[in-house]
Amino acid sequence: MSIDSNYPVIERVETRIVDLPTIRPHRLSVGTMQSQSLMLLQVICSDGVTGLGEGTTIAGMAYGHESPETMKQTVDTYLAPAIVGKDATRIQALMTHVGKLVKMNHFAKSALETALLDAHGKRLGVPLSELLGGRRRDRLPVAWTLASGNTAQDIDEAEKMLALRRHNVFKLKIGAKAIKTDIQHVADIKKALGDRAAVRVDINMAWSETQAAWGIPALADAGCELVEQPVASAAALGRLMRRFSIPLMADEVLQGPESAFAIAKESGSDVFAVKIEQSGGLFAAQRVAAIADAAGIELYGGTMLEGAVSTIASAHLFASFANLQWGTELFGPLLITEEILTQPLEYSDFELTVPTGPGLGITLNDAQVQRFTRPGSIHHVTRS
Ligand SMILES: O=C(O)C[C@H]1C=CC(=O)O1
Ligand SMILES: [Mn+2]
Repeated sequence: MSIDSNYPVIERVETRIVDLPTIRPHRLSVGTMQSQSLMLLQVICSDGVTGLGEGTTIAGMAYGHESPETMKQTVDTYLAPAIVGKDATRIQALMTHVGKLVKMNHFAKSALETALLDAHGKRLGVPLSELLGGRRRDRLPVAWTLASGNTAQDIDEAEKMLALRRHNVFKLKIGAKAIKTDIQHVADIKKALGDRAAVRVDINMAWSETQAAWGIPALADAGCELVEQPVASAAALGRLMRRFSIPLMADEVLQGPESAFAIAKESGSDVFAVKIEQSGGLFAAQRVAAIADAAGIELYGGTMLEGAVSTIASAHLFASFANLQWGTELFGPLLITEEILTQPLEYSDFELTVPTGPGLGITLNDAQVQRFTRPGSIHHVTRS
């Protein structure tokens, strides 16, 4: 795979599951998250460089096709054996290779690609953003999700975030309750926060098209500025987009570049929520963004409520985007009570600072990772 016979090879891939407590239950229309489980992956290379990756989702298998357990199984059984012994510097070629062996499983592939990129950035002494074309910004606006399930508690939480100057954009998770109850919830929160904060909603596909046709204008009247994935189908999302002027954002229907192209071409969406895991990795997410730019669709940096590793991988990518009109929601590590890095991420003045060190630019606190590692979950695949 390489013209240089001295290239570093992948010696070993290690996976584990880390179970971490959250600050409160996080309620979405698809389920309630009581804790967060990260599938952490490390690639260890023959030049002594190691890289970190993470696969994370929301509420087990309630959100998508993959869980931390299936991601780990996919890496342990298929992805890791396919890459050990190979040139660690040929990341795109490696991902093409595993793409032929393993269909879909985007989250597992994203974890692997992140680790390879982290290692290569460290090897070259450059931040991961430079491997993605170079950063255009060093700080990213970060929205916070209000999802306690209680209006008064959500207002209280938003006030605290405003006072701390940590977030002034709030995404409300709705769709689990009756539409009228949800609209009232949004209206009450917007009324309490006024012009001090922006309010958006994510329905996580819970509404039918007729419910959405009623709910979307009511949300606009309540002062909501952006409506994420109100319905399941891309075609219905496109029809609703053409009917109402309030911007609609695609999330779950975006499963990588092919779906992004189909949506851009056939149905449409005002905004794409780009997620590295859902896209199938950082390069795939970059292609999703390029399709959006070409189609005049605006961009938002989404999250799967990931821990620090995948959050910072996303941050490096979003820092390189030509357009990021709606900011990001890279707050996942703040939903977790435990710090797993030696140096916490820097959130201040409503923004996250993108690290400047080589690779991801973060270091795991090994003792903390060990403390929360699920017993029996560590697995190694080593070059024979
Ligand atoms: O966008 C989603 O559906 C997933 C996620 C992002 C923020 C949050 O609270 O949940
Ligand atoms: Mn969403």
